[in-house]
Amino acid sequence: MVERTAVIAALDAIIDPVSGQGLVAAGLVQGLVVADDRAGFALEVDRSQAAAYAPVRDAAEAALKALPGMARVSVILTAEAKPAAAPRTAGLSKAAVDQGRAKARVATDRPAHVRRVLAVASGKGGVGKSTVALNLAAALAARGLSVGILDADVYGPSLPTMLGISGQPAYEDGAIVPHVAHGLKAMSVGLLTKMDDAMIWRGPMASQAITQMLTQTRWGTEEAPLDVLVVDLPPGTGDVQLTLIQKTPLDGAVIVSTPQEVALADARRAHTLFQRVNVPTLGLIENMSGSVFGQGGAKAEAERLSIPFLGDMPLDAALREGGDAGRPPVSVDPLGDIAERFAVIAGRIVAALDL
Ligand SMILES: Nc1ncnc2c1ncn2[C@@H]1O[C@H](COP(=O)(O)OP(=O)(O)OP(=O)(O)O)[C@@H](O)[C@H]1O
Repeated sequence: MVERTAVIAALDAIIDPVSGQGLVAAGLVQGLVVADDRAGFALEVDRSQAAAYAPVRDAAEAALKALPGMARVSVILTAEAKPAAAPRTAGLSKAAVDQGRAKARVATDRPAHVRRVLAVASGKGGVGKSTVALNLAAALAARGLSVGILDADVYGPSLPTMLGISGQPAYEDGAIVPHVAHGLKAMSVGLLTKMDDAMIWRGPMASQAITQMLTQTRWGTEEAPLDVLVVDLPPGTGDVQLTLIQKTPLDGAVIVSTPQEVALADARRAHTLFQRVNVPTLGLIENMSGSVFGQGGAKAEAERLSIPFLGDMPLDAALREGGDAGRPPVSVDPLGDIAERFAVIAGRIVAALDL
């Protein structure tokens, strides 16, 4: 059991190179969570200084790991835009000073230059939501669309493994430059923190990290906007998911379920959640169809809920192996059965989102 006070003291012993104060005193430590043998927080710095703070982040992580009883530490370096401090001036009028001051960013969760945002959700974990999200993104890209994928699954970010990407993304002109793999622009909370750190995010911190990845990543430009951003949501229908979908400007959602009765009950809850926030559920996808879980359950459920049934995906070793190896089957075997099934689903999504 690690004491919160010990964590704060350790962080305050690290000096912020800019203000010369301890990290806590300098106001850089946000959303600190201390739970049993784990701790995590976001180190919130000005965008232009994100790179310079990487060593500070490492020092903070090392200091917390050195505390007795600490097993896991997770520090995310964020780059919140802050209005520049008023420059020291001699004799300039306030109006003149204000002229030279950076304008505060207007807070919006809508990512710039992104035409549509599509959520992929599941009522419970382990149904293959991330696998479906990635291969669906690849199928949309195969239609000539420019596609991004945001792994918002803070509890188990799997996109880096499934796409074979690693390493913190670069910052350029105050924006996060997404990795590009298999033709997809990709961003994952797993790239901002150490992969093997347990995710201990709680509601506000999780949604803050996701909002930043959503709005501060350069998904598209004015000349070349992103057609669709696929957001792989954390599994479940709890508070974290609700906060997220309330804060994220979603144009539609698809729900992934296995054919099993319990999984379908969870899918129903996911649909209800989207209804509550007026996000259209574009349909249900049955994954691991024909497996021990049965077949056809999702189609019947979609009819009951009066939402479209988008298609089914069999239990297929290529999907699992491709995921483990960073080679999504839709990209590496574009003529195969899996790619064909995802192409049909992608076609339905394109129509529903008017892409
Ligand atoms: N149709 C399929 N056939 C074979 N394996 C699959 C299929 N769909 C998913 N898998 C495998 O099942 C495991 C869980 O899949 P995935 O990580 O996509 O699920 P998830 O619902 O996103 O999980 P979590 O909720 O934990 O994030 C992975 O090993 C994946 O490769």
